[in-house]
Amino acid sequence: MPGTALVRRPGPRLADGIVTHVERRPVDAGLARAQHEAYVAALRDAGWRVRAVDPADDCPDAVFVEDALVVAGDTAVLGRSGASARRGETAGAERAARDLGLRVSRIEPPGTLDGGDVLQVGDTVYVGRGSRTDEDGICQLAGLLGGRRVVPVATDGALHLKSAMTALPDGSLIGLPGHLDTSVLPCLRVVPEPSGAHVVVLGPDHVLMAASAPRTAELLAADGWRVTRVDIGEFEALEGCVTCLSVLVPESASPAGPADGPGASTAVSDRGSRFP
Ligand SMILES: CN(C)C(=N)NCCC[C@H](N)C(=O)O
Repeated sequence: MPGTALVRRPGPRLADGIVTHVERRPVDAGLARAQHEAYVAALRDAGWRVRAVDPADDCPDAVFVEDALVVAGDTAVLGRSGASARRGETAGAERAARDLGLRVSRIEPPGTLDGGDVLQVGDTVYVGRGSRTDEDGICQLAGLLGGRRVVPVATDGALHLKSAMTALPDGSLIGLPGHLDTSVLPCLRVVPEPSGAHVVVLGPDHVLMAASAPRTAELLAADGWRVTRVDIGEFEALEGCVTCLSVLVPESASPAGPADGPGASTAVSDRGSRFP
């Protein structure tokens, strides 16, 4: 069992979610629910125990639960979004973190931070500085995660850092450099399509990607990674991606995590993995 995946079901106001860099298009609520269930099934199939975070039905974007909290080791840091409409999402996230026995801290005003701007790679924590996360939020996070190397990365024209880059299980970065200050990054493998920038690390050699990135999936599979693909088109219409829909809490991080749950599939890789 790799650990617990926190997810939040799409709420009744999903279609009113914020769009910033794409044109609004109608969202099919039924299809979104079905896509979310398939996403959750992919997490379960990879061995993750799935826990639902309490709904925040007044907040259309609450399904993008990654933005409400960052989990690092046994600490959960509740975000404070640069989008004020999203600030009601943290109460349920706090309850879920406490249920897992995590130590809870929070970003205090006037700082802002969305979890989508936080990419943890081994001991390094890359934090996007942009419309949702500011310098104060980054400094507060650095203080709360004392000991980790925090690297601020300026973003421009990307909603979040993880809209533009994520990391494979071996810690190598993949994404699209156009919206990032790449001068502070080690090499970034450029992907052939925008949603190819997004992977969720499900296991030591296993990643989850959107169905909208077939060419990137093919390249990664050719390199020996196991790739599971899910269609999340209704969430992509709201500028979401695979990372936004969950917070993965490795088993070692959550002392109160129960031992039951679906059977684990823990494929072992001979790669130098930084998977926790
Ligand atoms: C890495 N990404 C993209 C995220 N973590 N979150 C996406 C949030 C989308 C939402 N409509 C919004 O604008 O807030």
